[in-house]
Amino acid sequence: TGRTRPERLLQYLQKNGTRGDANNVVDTIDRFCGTVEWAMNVGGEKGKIVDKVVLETNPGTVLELGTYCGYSAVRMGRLLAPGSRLITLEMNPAYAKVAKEVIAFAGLDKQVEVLVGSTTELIPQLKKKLDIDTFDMIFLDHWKQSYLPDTKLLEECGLLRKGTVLLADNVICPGTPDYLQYVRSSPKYLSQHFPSVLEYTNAPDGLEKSVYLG
Ligand SMILES: O=C(NCCCOCn1ccc2cnccc21)c1cc(-c2ccc(F)cc2)cc(O)c1O
Ligand SMILES: [Mg+2]
Repeated sequence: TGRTRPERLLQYLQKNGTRGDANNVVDTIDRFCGTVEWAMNVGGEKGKIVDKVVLETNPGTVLELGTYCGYSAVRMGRLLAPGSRLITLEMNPAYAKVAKEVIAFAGLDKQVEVLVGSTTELIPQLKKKLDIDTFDMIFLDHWKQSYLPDTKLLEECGLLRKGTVLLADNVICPGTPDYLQYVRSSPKYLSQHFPSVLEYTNAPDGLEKSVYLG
């Protein structure tokens, strides 16, 4: 009876999930999207690649662009060391409201903070707003045409440091051609492609991991 897909996803989680169990939250959302209703979470297949990159990077600070229902915030947050922080930006207030409830349901509301607003408005404010100088990892999952301008904005705002890992979703589907061209040709990045499939389908998609060289 939820009016929107995020609300139906949250209701399914509250009915079928285990409060305080982040692994169960990830699996329960994947089951909803695989059996009831598709939704644009990074999903289980690409999610396994995200897990690997997070575990290898072991970031103390993570910035996510594009929260949606909070699936990837929970997926990454569940792997962070105690004391680490994940900041996630969402411009749609209705999505942000659902995400905050999903994150709290998973028991990660201490590590994960949802900020409501656009990247162009929020990225320049992050140093002031948060007690964070630079980010160890960025997960890009918002408007595909915003990946490139927002990466340049992150550089300009001094939020990246030598070794910051940028991980971008959907670089094949829907696709982010200008971003890919930039990170693969710029001397400031070392890029690696991870082919996969679009969440809950067998359509080709992939993630791009790009290390900022400063
Ligand atoms: O569009 C997608 N995501 C973006 C949402 C809006 O984000 C807007 N947004 C969120 C914070 C934020 C901050 N500032 C500005 C805009 C900001 C997206 C789309 C698909 C997809 C693939 C195939 C299809 F047939 C249909 C859809 C898959 C994905 O995995 C995605 O991530
Ligand atoms: Mg995505």
